[in-house]
Amino acid sequence: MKELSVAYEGKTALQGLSTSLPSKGLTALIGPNGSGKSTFLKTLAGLLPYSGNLILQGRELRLWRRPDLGLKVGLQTQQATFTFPFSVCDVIAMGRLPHSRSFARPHGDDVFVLEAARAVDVEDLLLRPVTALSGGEGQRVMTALLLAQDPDLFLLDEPTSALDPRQALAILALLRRLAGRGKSVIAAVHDVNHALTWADSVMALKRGRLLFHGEASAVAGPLLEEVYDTPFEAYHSKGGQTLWRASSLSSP
Ligand SMILES: Nc1ncnc2c1ncn2[C@@H]1O[C@H](COP(=O)(O)OP(=O)(O)OP(=O)(O)O)[C@@H](O)[C@H]1O
Repeated sequence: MKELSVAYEGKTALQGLSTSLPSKGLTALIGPNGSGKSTFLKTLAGLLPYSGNLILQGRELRLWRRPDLGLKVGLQTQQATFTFPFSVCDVIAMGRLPHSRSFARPHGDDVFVLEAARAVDVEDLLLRPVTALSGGEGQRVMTALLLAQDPDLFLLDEPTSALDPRQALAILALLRRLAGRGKSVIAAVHDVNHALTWADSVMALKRGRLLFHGEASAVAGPLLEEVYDTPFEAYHSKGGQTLWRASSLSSP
């Protein structure tokens, strides 16, 4: 991407982003509230008009036909809000729509749906209406929909925000496996230690600008302090890995 900028009704949300995203691997997208993470992911998914250049697989993103883009890029948005009581099975199967020429579900798609449901631990919920799920269950169903879509570029906006610690780690491990299978995965996360532990690279946004894009191993306290405008202190995991926590500007 080169000089990528996005504005909402004239108000800039992303400004002059220039970088290259890897064709495979897990990238964590970090930044304070309002820094532009969701805007960036929606733009990559082709949902927002932009200025500058955004090249996907050799072609400017705005020139892609939507049905073709659906095979290449998938987005899990920040909130799973279900209005209609479709079954979990039917919602996950919606991920297969870009692969189909009609609304009829091809027979072989059941395998994708079942595998996706198993991968996020919702196979026991397949017949449940999505309007009758907990927040974390609903979030995992939306991850399953993305898995069923099976795009080249997976975009996930805070996919673990509603999950308990065990489920969150399971989803992070799943994203790593996708990256290991040659997919490009970009996930916005607020837990910087999740970013540093699980991702290959980190992109940090601040006020709509790209502050950093590099290897996760290069991220340390001073950068985090610059990104979040708050002090960070280091601590160590049992395995000896350096982790970071925001330390209060004033003690409790
Ligand atoms: N639909 C919209 N219309 C107008 N302004 C918007 C819209 N969506 C987002 N914004 C603004 O664009 C900026 C970036 O918002 P965005 O949602 O991308 O941030 P974010 O980094 O994802 O934040 P968070 O961590 O809180 O989810 C913010 O100033 C926000 O108020």
